[in-house]
Amino acid sequence: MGTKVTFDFSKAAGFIREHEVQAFEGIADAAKEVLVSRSGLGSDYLGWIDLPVDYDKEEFDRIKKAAAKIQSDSEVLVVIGIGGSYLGARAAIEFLRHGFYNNIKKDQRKTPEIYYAGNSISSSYLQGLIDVVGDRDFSVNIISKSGTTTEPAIAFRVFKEMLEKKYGKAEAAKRIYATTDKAKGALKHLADEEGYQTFVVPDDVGGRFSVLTAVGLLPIAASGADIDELMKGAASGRELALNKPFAENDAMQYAAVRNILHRKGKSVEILANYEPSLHYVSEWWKQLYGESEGKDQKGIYPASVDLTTDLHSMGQFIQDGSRIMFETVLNVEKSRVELTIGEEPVDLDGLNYLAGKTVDFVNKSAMNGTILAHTDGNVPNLRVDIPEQNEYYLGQLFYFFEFACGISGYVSGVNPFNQPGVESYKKNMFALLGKPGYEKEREELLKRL
Ligand SMILES: O=P(O)(O)OC[C@H]1O[C@H](O)[C@H](O)[C@@H](O)[C@@H]1O
Repeated sequence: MGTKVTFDFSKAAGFIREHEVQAFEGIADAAKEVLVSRSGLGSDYLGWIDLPVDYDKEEFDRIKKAAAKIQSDSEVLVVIGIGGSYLGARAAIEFLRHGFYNNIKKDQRKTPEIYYAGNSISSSYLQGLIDVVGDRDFSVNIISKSGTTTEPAIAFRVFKEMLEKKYGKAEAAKRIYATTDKAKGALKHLADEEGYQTFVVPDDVGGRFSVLTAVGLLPIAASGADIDELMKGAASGRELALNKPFAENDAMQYAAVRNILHRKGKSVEILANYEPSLHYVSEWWKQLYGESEGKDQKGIYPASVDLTTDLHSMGQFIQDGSRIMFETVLNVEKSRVELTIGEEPVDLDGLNYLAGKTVDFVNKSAMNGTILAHTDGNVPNLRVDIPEQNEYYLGQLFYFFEFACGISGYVSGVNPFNQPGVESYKKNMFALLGKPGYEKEREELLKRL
């Protein structure tokens, strides 16, 4: 087992020659220089670079206190947010906590059930969650950097009303935690007006880079995970990313290799995991890379699969369909649990040859076999090795991907820190909803529907 998150592209040797990576050193170093000297596009949003060592300690303490209060007075925590105000917390909680976190008995878990809202506009989802909360004690963490995003704003109206009906306005206000801009936006104004405890999304940290701010930290702490260790891990990831030379710099090597493959015509990157608890790490990663690189008609399309599950569905395409992709496998080296396969007196299912072996041995064999099969099917396979599923390595992993993303975005000549493309659907939605100020657009759109 390794002692850090490590990038390994040795199995892609048939697709990338050693000198190609060496040749990329200058390009990657130049991109790093632009990033760390804060001289490139989007440099107002680089607060995440130093976040693991330079964060608001007083607020960090308040986060822990708020988490403890939620744990003591709530059976359920509803976390409301979308995109960067949602995926990091969920990725961390699922990665770190019990696989059936919400279903295990409260006396074993000692922390609230956690559900997510405001990540769609589905009325059945909202009603379903209202039913699940039922008449139990609950709290709400509303998270929105802008404070104006439609999905979380609607969900918040619903759960705010539910809280106020149950507890009265004053007590409800003590159960609402608002994570938003320090000064502006509708949510900040509402929070000040109603007296909610607030936490800050720093101006210079964009949503998809915000998991190590209160955005991620409050729900993660409420789940019982250790946020000190998470920050320590991220700080170690930062050290490695900032100080290791290119040849030993995992994040820079990953950025380089994916760009080399892109330039050879691989326009899709599939992030694959072999642990269901990593599903939301992939969702977080897709937003990180998709919003950062997919612009100006450029970028690698970030996709993901959960394996071995999807080997029985998407596996066909990866092995044998259009050769447009490479694959990056998230490999958890040491499984959290060892389960041994038993021996049957009569070997009807033919599995006795595995008796005494662990389920994880079978999983790793599936992984190693698949890496080679996909490689033989002309899908370059890269690997990110994660020693164990704990807070420290997750912090490192977050930083690894964030740093590589900044480098990679600059290498491909885009501003990795804006997302102008997401406004188009919003404009149309507001026009169709009849939002004041959108009258002309509304007329035009109605003609087209
Ligand atoms: O935190 P918020 O301002 O509510 O934004 C939530 C998300 O929605 C936006 O539309 C952006 O595309 C995302 O980058 C952002 O993370």
